[in-house]
Amino acid sequence: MTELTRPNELDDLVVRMSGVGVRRGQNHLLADLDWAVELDERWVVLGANGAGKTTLLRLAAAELYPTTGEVDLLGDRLGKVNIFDLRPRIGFTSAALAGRIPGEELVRDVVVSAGYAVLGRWREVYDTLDTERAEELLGAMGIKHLAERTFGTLSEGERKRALIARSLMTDPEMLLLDEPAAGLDLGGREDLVARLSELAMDPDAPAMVLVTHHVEEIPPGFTHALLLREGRAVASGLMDDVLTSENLSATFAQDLLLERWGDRFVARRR
Ligand SMILES: Nc1ncnc2c1ncn2[C@@H]1O[C@H](COP(=O)(O)OP(=O)(O)OP(=O)(O)O)[C@@H](O)[C@H]1O
Repeated sequence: MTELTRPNELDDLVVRMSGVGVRRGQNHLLADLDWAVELDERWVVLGANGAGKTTLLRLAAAELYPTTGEVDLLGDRLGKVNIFDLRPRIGFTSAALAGRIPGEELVRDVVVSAGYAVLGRWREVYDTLDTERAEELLGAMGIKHLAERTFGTLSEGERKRALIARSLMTDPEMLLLDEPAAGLDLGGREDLVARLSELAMDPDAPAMVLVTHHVEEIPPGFTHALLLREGRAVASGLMDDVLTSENLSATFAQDLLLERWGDRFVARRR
């Protein structure tokens, strides 16, 4: 490829953080963080409780500003761009969002209302195309048959899948998933991991960042890992380089053995 035809690397960056810190009082939630996510990458962010994972994801979701450093999202600098223009381009699921959805909301409306950035079907009239897209996304997550049910009647695993469908509704350029498998039983976890793996391997899917505590929850197809400890990066880069027993031990402050089983990972204390 010649110099003239080589694409500008920055065009492919969906997240770029440089020298980022987030401080609350004396607490450094994140410190000295440099991180970049490209369009075709699927990242997992691993760390112990309190390591700063959710804080990192909220920065990437334009829900939080850094105390120090710079955050560029989808080519725009946080602090200089209207976050309300930015947010529809970013899909975000978290337990906090699930808690804000009224239990009586129909599942189809939970998904379709994302396009209107509202929770609560009654506030808008949706067109047929949107409804069809919502059903297609519910189908892709294996819960199309639940479209007419109310959100409050779903199991934990079904809710997680409905929320992922919702986060894809606006056709985002980046998908952020905060502990999507938390609280699921073994079958539910395996089912979700398989769905996320399918999504990760779809070349048309958005860039993805998945936060988790457990290597067992890393879906095949994820390409990169960022390991966080006490707000700082222990290691960051390609999954095969970063995900080692040594790095995992440093991340969780104990002697851990990491093993690869086919396209999955397991870890235990030595
Ligand atoms: N507003 C705040 N003021 C002070 N400390 C805070 C504030 N918000 C978060 N923290 C602390 O910052 C640290 C990082 O929090 P964060 O939620 O990002 O961690 P996490 O890695 O997502 O944790 P978990 O895995 O338990 O969800 C925690 O120790 C938390 O108590």
